Amino acid sequence: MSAAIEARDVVKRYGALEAVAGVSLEVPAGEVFALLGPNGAGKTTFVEILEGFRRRTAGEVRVLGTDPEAGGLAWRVRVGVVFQSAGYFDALTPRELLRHFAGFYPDPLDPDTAIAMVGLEEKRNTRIGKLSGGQKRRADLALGLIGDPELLFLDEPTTGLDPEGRRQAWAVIKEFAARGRTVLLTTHYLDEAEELADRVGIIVRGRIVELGPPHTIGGRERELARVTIDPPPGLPPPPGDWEAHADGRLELLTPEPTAVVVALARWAEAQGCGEVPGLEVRRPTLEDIYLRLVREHGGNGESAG
Ligand SMILES: Nc1ncnc2c1ncn2[C@@H]1O[C@H](COP(=O)(O)OP(=O)(O)OP(=O)(O)O)[C@@H](O)[C@H]1O
Repeated sequence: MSAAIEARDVVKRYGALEAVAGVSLEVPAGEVFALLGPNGAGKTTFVEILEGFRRRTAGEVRVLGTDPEAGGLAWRVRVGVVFQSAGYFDALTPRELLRHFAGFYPDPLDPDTAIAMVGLEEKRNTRIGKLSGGQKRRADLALGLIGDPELLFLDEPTTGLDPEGRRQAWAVIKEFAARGRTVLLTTHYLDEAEELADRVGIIVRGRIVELGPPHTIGGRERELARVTIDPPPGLPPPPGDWEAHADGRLELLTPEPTAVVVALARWAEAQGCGEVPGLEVRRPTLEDIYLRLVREHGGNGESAG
């Protein structure tokens, strides 16, 4: 089957500002893809081009095999969208809203099922205008799912949700993906990208500067691991090239943390100290890699002007 999303050399200019500066991307059906990038990098613009809500200046796009600019109703019902901030239909209740929208789709979810999926049962008969920000966000997610789409676009789906709400939204997205559906999401939460995405793309100044699975992106898996310990009281430092920090902790950078930990365990046993106090092994996080890449590409803000 062809890719769910195919974009080639997509450009979007707003006057002199090139918000999307030649993005090519292929997302196969069944993949969860996360777009990361600083504020103003062009994520929403690019996603709205894929959704058919903005016209591109140049480039080729196919979403579920159709150019979104020409996508009719038969195409639109196959695509679900959760906007960055919906803020509409305040006078309706979630149940009324979902019932209303369910009517547009050939094979929708049951509105009460969608409400339960996002954990909004208690508020299903409360006007949306009276919901909290996080509850509205849950209603937005339910609205994106109501048509049981093949492809779901999520623009910052969990912004404003409490930790429990985020976990619940993640579970809903995972469950959706587990049925072989495709997801493209934007997020500022690196843990969210790591938790959900098969691949992430980092977009800076309108360009994708790095693309790959979250655990290998930017050479992450090849970067040195950091082993830290509290020096066991009354003992000499363990063998190895440990560096002492001001707070007394010892740190070692290594490409082979397993070997370091094994040597440390042998040493501790020989010294009769048992557990090594405060032992931690830390790999660079996705956030470390992301921040480095954004810095390298000079992207602490706006797209190329
Ligand atoms: N309708 C518009 N007219 C003019 N400029 C726009 C328009 N929409 C977006 N821009 C500009 O295009 C650039 C990219 O904006 P976009 O909303 O796509 O970024 P983003 O990556 O989604 O940012 P954020 O993380 O803050 O949501 C920004 O510089 C923004 O000011």
